[in-house]
Amino acid sequence: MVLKKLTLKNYRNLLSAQIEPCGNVNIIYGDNAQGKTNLIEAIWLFTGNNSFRAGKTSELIHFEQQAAELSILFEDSEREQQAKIKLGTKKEYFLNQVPLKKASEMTGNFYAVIFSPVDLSLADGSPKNRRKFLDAAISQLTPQYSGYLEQYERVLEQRNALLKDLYRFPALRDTIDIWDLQLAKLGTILSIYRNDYVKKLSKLSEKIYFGLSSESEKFSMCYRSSVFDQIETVDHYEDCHIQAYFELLQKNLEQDTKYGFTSVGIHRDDLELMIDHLPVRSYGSRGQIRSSVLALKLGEAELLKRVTGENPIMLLDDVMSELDNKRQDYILNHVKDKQVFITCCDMFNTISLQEGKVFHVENGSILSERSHGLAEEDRNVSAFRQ
Ligand SMILES: Nc1ncnc2c1ncn2[C@@H]1O[C@H](COP(=O)(O)OP(=O)(O)OP(=O)(O)O)[C@@H](O)[C@H]1O
Repeated sequence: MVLKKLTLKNYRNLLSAQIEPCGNVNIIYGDNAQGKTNLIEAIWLFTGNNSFRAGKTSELIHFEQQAAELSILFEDSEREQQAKIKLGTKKEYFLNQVPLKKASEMTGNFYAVIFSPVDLSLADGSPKNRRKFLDAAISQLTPQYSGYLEQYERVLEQRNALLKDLYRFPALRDTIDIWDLQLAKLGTILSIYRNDYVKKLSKLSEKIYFGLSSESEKFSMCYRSSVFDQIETVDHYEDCHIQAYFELLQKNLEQDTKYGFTSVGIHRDDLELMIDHLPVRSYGSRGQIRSSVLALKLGEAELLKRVTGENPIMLLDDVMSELDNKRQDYILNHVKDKQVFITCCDMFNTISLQEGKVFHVENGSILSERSHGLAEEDRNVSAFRQ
């Protein structure tokens, strides 16, 4: 998959910007707070996912404007397509000029994998971040997954509301079974998808981490279910799994009623990440945390390629800091078969790249665009810094 053109109007501090990236490495460089991440974030929105940092749509529109417009021209292995996003009082998506009902309809059309500094919380933050990662990654691969997840979240909300009422109206007790059965069915399906995904991802990410650490550290991951110890594959779930899930919900009902929320289920599961058998969350150095997240993201990209046949676009925001030279080189080598966007403040980090396009961002404007190899003066600057 290749992004051929991106046009932005009133997007954050990028009032009017257009780039025509190359099919391999695109470097977006500039000082802090100039608009580099904003550019990456704009591309990411075309995957149908929410921004990795904005809470509200209004945050994405330039402070002094009422609406923003983003358009792309991209090419997959079959054809060239256009997509547009209009941001205003609502968010509107268009694919080849046809309006889409919701953002998730973009999923499966435009594939990208993002690494941004906020993703570091994937390794050392709360389980919620890791569940969010799994949900977004599986949804890109299997669009029906997000449908099941939406249903699960709706049912969970209803059950939690009912738990609060149960305290005052015990006669409502019987109605909880209806919600529990639905939660058990949807939760079982989602657990199986997540288990299956983690099994496939772990093989790829473990290998990537091994290479990233110059074969000196062993990375591993494991899906920790709050309900099941182990489920084999998507094709192998049976009524007994739904029954076990249902029984656990019922077993915890008294406690759940007391606290007003559902204490077991896929919304409490976790993805455990380990280096040399020690949890990254508790023992990882900053470089190891960054490397673990990168191994997950590069693994995600590899899996997407294997399943869909399309190479996802890699969006790497401030990826090089805190990594030693060997790890930086490994990353650059690992992504060179894909279209990549790398933001950095300093050209030094990307010096081992032999070809690509370089965009200089300053104060919300793209100042220059150069192609075919880093210019001689950039190499000299780097040599001087060394
Ligand atoms: N809605 C908005 N309207 C106008 N400017 C905005 C808006 N949202 C963010 N900005 C501005 O965009 C700038 C940040 O841009 P961005 O996060 O892309 O920086 P960056 O170049 O990636 O910097 P760094 O290297 O520090 O990560 C900030 O100055 C911020 O005030």
